[in-house]
This record gives sequence, structure tokens and C-alpha cells, in this order.
Amino acid sequence: MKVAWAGSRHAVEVADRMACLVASDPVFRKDTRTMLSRKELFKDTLKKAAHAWKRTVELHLTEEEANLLRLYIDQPGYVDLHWVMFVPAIKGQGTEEQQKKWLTMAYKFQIIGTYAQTELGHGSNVQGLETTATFDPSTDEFIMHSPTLTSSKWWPGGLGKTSTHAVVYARLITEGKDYGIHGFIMQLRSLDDHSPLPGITIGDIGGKFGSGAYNSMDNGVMRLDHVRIPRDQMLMRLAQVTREGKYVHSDVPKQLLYGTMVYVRQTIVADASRALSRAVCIAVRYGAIRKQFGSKAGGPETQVLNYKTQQSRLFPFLASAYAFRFVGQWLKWLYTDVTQKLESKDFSTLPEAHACTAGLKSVTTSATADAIEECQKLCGGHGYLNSSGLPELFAVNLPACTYEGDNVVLLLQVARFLMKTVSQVASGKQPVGTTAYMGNIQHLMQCKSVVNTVEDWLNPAAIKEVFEARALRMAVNCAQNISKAPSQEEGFSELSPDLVEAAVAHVQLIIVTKFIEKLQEDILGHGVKEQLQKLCGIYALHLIHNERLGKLYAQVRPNAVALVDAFDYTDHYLGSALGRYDGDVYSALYKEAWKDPLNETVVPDGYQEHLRPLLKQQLKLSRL
Ligand SMILES: CCC/C=C/C(=O)SCCNC(=O)CCNC(=O)[C@H](O)C(C)(C)COP(=O)([O-])OP(=O)([O-])OC[C@H]1O[C@@H](n2cnc3c(N)ncnc32)[C@H](O)[C@@H]1OP(=O)([O-])[O-]
Ligand SMILES: Cc1cc2nc3c(=O)[nH]c(=O)nc-3n(C[C@H](O)[C@H](O)[C@H](O)COP(=O)(O)OP(=O)(O)OC[C@H]3O[C@@H](n4cnc5c(N)ncnc54)[C@H](O)[C@@H]3O)c2cc1C
Repeated sequence: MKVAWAGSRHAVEVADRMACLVASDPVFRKDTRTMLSRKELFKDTLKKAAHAWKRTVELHLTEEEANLLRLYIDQPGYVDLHWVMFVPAIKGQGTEEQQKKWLTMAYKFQIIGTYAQTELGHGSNVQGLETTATFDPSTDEFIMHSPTLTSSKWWPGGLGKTSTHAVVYARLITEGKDYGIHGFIMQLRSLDDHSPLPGITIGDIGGKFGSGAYNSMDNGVMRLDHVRIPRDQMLMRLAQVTREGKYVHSDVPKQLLYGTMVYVRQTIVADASRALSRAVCIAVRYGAIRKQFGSKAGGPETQVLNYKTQQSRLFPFLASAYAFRFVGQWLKWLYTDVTQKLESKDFSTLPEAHACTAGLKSVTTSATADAIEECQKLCGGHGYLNSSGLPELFAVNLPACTYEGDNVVLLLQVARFLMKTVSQVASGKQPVGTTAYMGNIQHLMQCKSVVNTVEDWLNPAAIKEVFEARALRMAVNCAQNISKAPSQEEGFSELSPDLVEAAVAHVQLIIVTKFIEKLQEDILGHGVKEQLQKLCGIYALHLIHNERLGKLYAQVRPNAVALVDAFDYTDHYLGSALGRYDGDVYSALYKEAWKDPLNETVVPDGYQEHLRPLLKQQLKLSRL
């Protein structure tokens, strides 16, 4: 089963080796992490990252090994953004020349990069970002500027105290015209003493949910005051600005601007299956040890895992962990396939890749966060202790529902793709890939389930047909209702709760289908396939029930704020910048951030000890 889970014997072997390397190294200890102050935790993260890099170099680790090493260190930090977003953004959006220049330094850690997209006022609505990059032909430079409070960059990981560079997303303005959002490489801090460069105000945004957990990451705030960068620091694969200031489009679709997000969303599905499996592992093992009550006749106490209620709550999570793992492996393949096609200028599969990554990221992270929380309850009181591992696991994985795209916003993207596909089917076009089933519309709209007995539900063909019919009928129903609205836009907005459900049904069909396809592969090991068949059945069947409360929500909405005001909580008691009575959210968030102890100094503790030697050593090596 280990091989089925990991994907190959090789994958098991490398993972084991890297996991042992981390577990046996005292620098990577994490058992007291939740007791560290924010400053201590941050410094500990810097220390671990520097030590990991040292080990990577000393042991000549491959990229695969180094990635696993980082994974098992299990502490979010600036290196995640550097490798998972900064480097891929330059790879995807930089010209060959730009890649050569910047990636050479990034690969050697001569510079540390982050991905600075989100702002205080806008995260989901990328086109609404306000930072400006105005071209000045007199000096051949862009002037990077934050014109408003809400244009402050807000959230980028590693930005707060660590990154020396960033890919910054800003509105490109040239010849007086706004050409929308583009990516720019900016140096943020001095490579000599780490102080922010002139015109850049930068800090950490403050403590986050839970102790330990994501507080190891210095998510940052940044304001730019007319900071000048050379023209060639605009990432120019998608579009260019000439020396004279003329804006020129490339022949690649502008959606490739969002390419880094597609890449990361794909990796998040793998993260979700890992987090869910960790929670399930804790709850199942503990359920086998924990005993409560015995038979009336005075027999031995019962292991809680033997309670049917425990099983019906826990086993769908166990099945989901496997389902997400397999769909994650498939998604990685899909992403590689799309990337190869993009390289040969075939952009046809980009919309499907976007829909699959967005949808699967959404469904798997939401299910994982809910499941970790439920696993805490499944472990009773002890599950609430930090020492159970569950609070930190929950706190670290909860934001995956938000970062890389809010899950509902992403599901609406999937719905948009589905509505387009339904209309193409109506005009006779045969859908392909994950929407191929929609071509079978005549049958799926009318068919009746062939399921008669309990055993029939375990027939993969029957399960698949049920999920296909459900997904197609929900999508067609939405499309028909949208067409009755005064406009497409109004219809889409009015029906958005239904569209989200239709998107979830489509994504769950993909997960079920990929699980079934996995079972058609050669799977070695006695009884392994049979166990997986059972889990596949559990995953599929636990999903088939639903409720609709949309009409009631619409009736409550006009009074929703009054209904929570009625709780009569003071701002002091609520203790939330977001829940303030007066609604002055942005000023409150901004003020709170500067109170964080990490912001007491501009250059953080640990810089002289861990960051500076790392950067200097790499610079020195490159000069040899
Ligand atoms: C380790 C963790 C660290 C965390 C880091 C972060 O969080 S970083 C920050 C992470 N931040 C976020 O994740 C922010 C989330 N927000 C977003 O990604 C975007 O603002 C949006 C997709 C919601 C809307 O986009 P929009 O305003 O442009 O409006 P629109 O809806 O009209 O779409 C126009 C067209 O583009 C298409 N298309 C869209 N995306 C993609 C794609 N990725 N690929 C390909 N295509 C894509 C779309 O299908 C449509 O095609 P059509 O139908 O015209 O053929
Ligand atoms: C831990 C963490 C790390 C992050 N790291 C980075 C980083 O490294 N770099 C970076 O640039 N960003 C980062 N982010 C920012 C992240 O990408 C954004 O928070 C995310 O994209 C969501 O945007 P938002 O915060 O504006 O949410 P909002 O869009 O304000 O969401 C608020 C609510 O509005 C709803 N909503 C919004 N739009 C719609 C719509 N059209 N229809 C229906 N409902 C809607 C959402 O569902 C949600 O319930 C990080 C965030 C977190 C929490």
C-alpha cells in the first residue's frame, strides 16, 4: 500500500530517506514549536532553512530530495515562496534572458524571492490591484508606486522580514494608458545589510491563527513610494514595453499571467492529501488505543474505533485521503502535459488545466480543513491539546482554503468553464478531457440508475454513471436557469450558489473517476487492490446526499448584520480587527500589524547569524 500511495518503489525509498534525515537532525526538532514566542519561532525558521540549504549542498541532494527535505521539516517559511512561487513566476513569465539572469542567482540563494500580488484592498480580484508601474521614457525606468492605503502589498510570504527580491504585480501605465496587471522583478532589500531600499516601507502583517503553525512565516506588508526600476525588470514573455514606451503584445494568451497560480494550485492538491492523511493517521491510531465503556456484562472496554458512529465519521476521511492522493498524482501529470503543450505554442488545454487545478484545489482543501477539525473531535478532549498535533495541523492547512484563490471564487471559475462547455455541446461541439462525459447528454439526462442492491453500488461503472448524471444535470439546470435571466451576468450572479454546487459535483466526478482509473492499473501486493476498491466505494457513496437552503439564506441576508449586532459584544470582547462595530477594517488591520514584535527592528534578529552568512557565502562562491 505504501507503494500505491507514494506512486513507485523509488518514491517510497527517497521519501523514507529524507524523512529519516530530518527526524534524526536535532536542528529540525519541532516538539516545542508551539511554545516559542513569535520572534523565537521566526528565528528558528531562519535557522532551519539555512541548515537545510547547508545539508542540501553538502549532500549534493537532487531537486526531488531537496523538495522532500523541505517538506519533512514541516515549517512554513520564506523558502516555500522562493521555490514554489518566485522561481516559477520568473520561469513562466520571464524571457530567456531574464530567466538566465535571475534564476541563476535564485538557484544559488544569492537572492531570496517572494510573490507579491495580493494587496490590502484586493486579493481575489487580481484585475482590481492598484499598485502602479509607470514607464518613464526619459530614464528608461518604471516608477513603482502604491497610490493608496489599500494598494499596500499585503500577505506575501517571506516579504515581511526575509525576501531580498520579489515579483511584484502592478498596473502597467505607458504613454498615459493603463494596460492592466503585469509582473515586475524588484529588489526590496540591500544585499549588504538587509535594510529596505529607499522608497520601500516594509514589515510583517502580524500574528496569525493558532500558536506555532503559520506564524513561522513572515507574511508581509509593503508600500512603494515612487521606486524606480530598470525597464528590463518587467517580466516580458507575455508583453513588452519598448525603449520608446510602446506596449507590444506577445503571441501567448494573457492568461499565462496567472500561470504561477495554476502551478501552485496543482501542488496544493498534493499538500491537502498529505495533511488529511496525517489527521486521519492520528485519529485512527488513537482510536485503536482509546477505550470507553464496556459491555453491560462487565466485559473489556471497547476501542473507540469499533463504534459504528466513529467509523461512519472517520472512514470517509480515510477514503478521501487516498482519493485526493490519486487525483493529485493525475493532476501533476496533467500539469506537465499542459506545460509541454504550451512550450510548443499549443494553448488549447489551458482552460481545462485552469478549471481542474482551481476546482481540485478548492474541493480538496475545503474537505481537508473540515476533516482535520472533525478529527480533533474524533480524538475527544486530548485532540484539543497542542501535543495531539491536530491544532497546528488545522491552523497550517486552514488558509489553503483562501490562499492561491478563495475556494468559492475558484469554484465559480469552474462553473464558468462548465457553462461554456454546456453551450458548446448545445451547438454540436464534442467536449474532450474531463468534460467528455457531457457529450453523452441524451443518455445522462434521462438514464435511471441501474442500482438495485447494496452490492450494485460498488460497481465502478454504476458509480461513475451516477456522478456523471448528477454533474451534468446540475450544470444543464444552471445553464437553463441562467438563460431565463435578463442577462447572462445577472443570471450567473443570481444562481451562484447553485453554480458552486454544480462545480463541486463536476470536481467530485473527476476525483471518483481518477480513483476508478487507478484501480484499473496494475497494483502489486496481496489485498492492496481490494482495500482500495473498498475505499473508492466509501469515497463515492458518502458524497451522494445534499440539501438546499438557498431561499432561506436570501431571506436572512437583509438582517444578517443586525442579527449579529444583537449578540451585543463589545469590540474588546470580540477582539477582531475584521469584526469591528464601526467597520473601519483596513485602518485597524494596518495599525495592528505594526504592533507585532517582529516589527520592532527593520532588520530582523537572526539576520547577522543566519541570513547574511547564507547570502554572502553564495555570492562568494559565485565569484570564485
Ligand atoms: C504557498 C502558498 C502561498 C500563497 C500564495 C498566494 O496566495 S498568491 C496570490 C493568489 N491569488 C489568487 O489566487 C487570486 C485569485 N483570483 C484570480 O485568479 C483571478 O482574479 C480570477 C480567476 C478570479 C478572475 O480573473 P479575471 O479578473 O481575469 O476575470 P475572468 O474570470 O473574466 O477571467 C478571464 C479569463 O481568464 C481565464 N482564467 C482565469 N484564471 C486563469 C488561469 N489561472 N489560467 C488560465 N486561464 C485563466 C478565465 O477562465 C477567463 O477565460 P474566458 O472565459 O474569458 O475564456
Ligand atoms: C496564509 C496566507 C498566505 C498568503 N500568501 C500570499 C502570497 O505569498 N502572495 C500573495 O500575493 N498573496 C498571498 N495570500 C493572499 C491570498 O491569495 C488571498 O487572501 C486570497 O486570494 C483571497 O483573497 P482575499 O483575501 O481578497 O479574499 P476576498 O476576496 O476578500 O474574500 C472574502 C469573501 O468574499 C467572497 N468573495 C470574493 N469574491 C467573490 C465573488 N466574485 N463571488 C462570490 N464570493 C466572493 C469569498 O468567497 C470570501 O468568502 C496569502 C493569504 C494567506 C491567508
